[in-house]
Amino acid sequence: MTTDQTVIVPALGTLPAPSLASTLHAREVSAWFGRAKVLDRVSIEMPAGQVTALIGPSGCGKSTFLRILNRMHELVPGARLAGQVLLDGQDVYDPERRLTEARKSIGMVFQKPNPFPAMSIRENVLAGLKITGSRIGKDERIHLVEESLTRAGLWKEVRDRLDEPGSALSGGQQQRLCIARSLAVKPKILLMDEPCSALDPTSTRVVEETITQIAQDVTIVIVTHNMQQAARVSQRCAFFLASHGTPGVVVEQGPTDVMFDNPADARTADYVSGRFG
Ligand SMILES: Nc1ncnc2c1ncn2[C@@H]1O[C@H](COP(=O)(O)OP(=O)(O)OP(=O)(O)O)[C@@H](O)[C@H]1O
Repeated sequence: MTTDQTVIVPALGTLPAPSLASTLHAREVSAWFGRAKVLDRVSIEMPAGQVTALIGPSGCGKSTFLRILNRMHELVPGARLAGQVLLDGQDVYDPERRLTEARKSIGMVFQKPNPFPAMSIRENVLAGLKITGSRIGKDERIHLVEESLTRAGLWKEVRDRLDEPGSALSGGQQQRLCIARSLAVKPKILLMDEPCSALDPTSTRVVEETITQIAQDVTIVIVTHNMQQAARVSQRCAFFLASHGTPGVVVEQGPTDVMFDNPADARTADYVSGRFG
């Protein structure tokens, strides 16, 4: 896990909100595992076409919050939640909406690259279509593979080896393959849970460039322990904290440059400058 918390790079300017991207809004979200409450009334607006970084010390509920956004939390036995998650104003947890609909609209990239090892690069990119039940023709598939790999910044490196197994790629390439796999189902939102923590600095930079590129038409929410990374890739930040066995809360949120250069709360200042956490 990256612990470098020296802030030297200013946040990128706010990107314009493009038409394809969507806004995600968490309202008063609380979460429990069994009887243990781990999040308390977290409200965060994640604007269209921007990168929102979730930061905070280990165990304060960032990953749990992220998994609530695409309905993965409910898969854990004994897990509960309260509050609302709105995708462009529509409740993601509306009983009328199918679970696959939420998963299709809200993709996820995990800490450790997880391509399907027995599948080729091409099959990996298309794998999400099967899971979401989407059917497309051969020409569309060819186009989608190229488009998704291009958006993930991987096309030039793999265009001549699409039939090789995904596991033959480097760690950084595998993570970009996973990003391509998520993009192939045309999500409105992409959730990323420490997507670079298993990567070397060079691969990390390439994935960060990819994040900046795709954020122009996909809204991104990223959990990161790397404060430099939060400053480099995000336009907004939310700082989570759980003190002395209490559930995680959001102490402060706002534009990344304000959170890093002029935070309102002393605890935010201490965390982003590496004085604790
Ligand atoms: N499946 C689970 N069952 C029970 N408790 C869990 C489970 N997953 C997480 N927790 C607990 O919920 C709290 C929040 O965990 P979570 O992983 O969301 O925090 P985090 O901020 O993402 O931590 P890290 O930065 O270390 O990944 C912790 O106290 C953790 O022990």
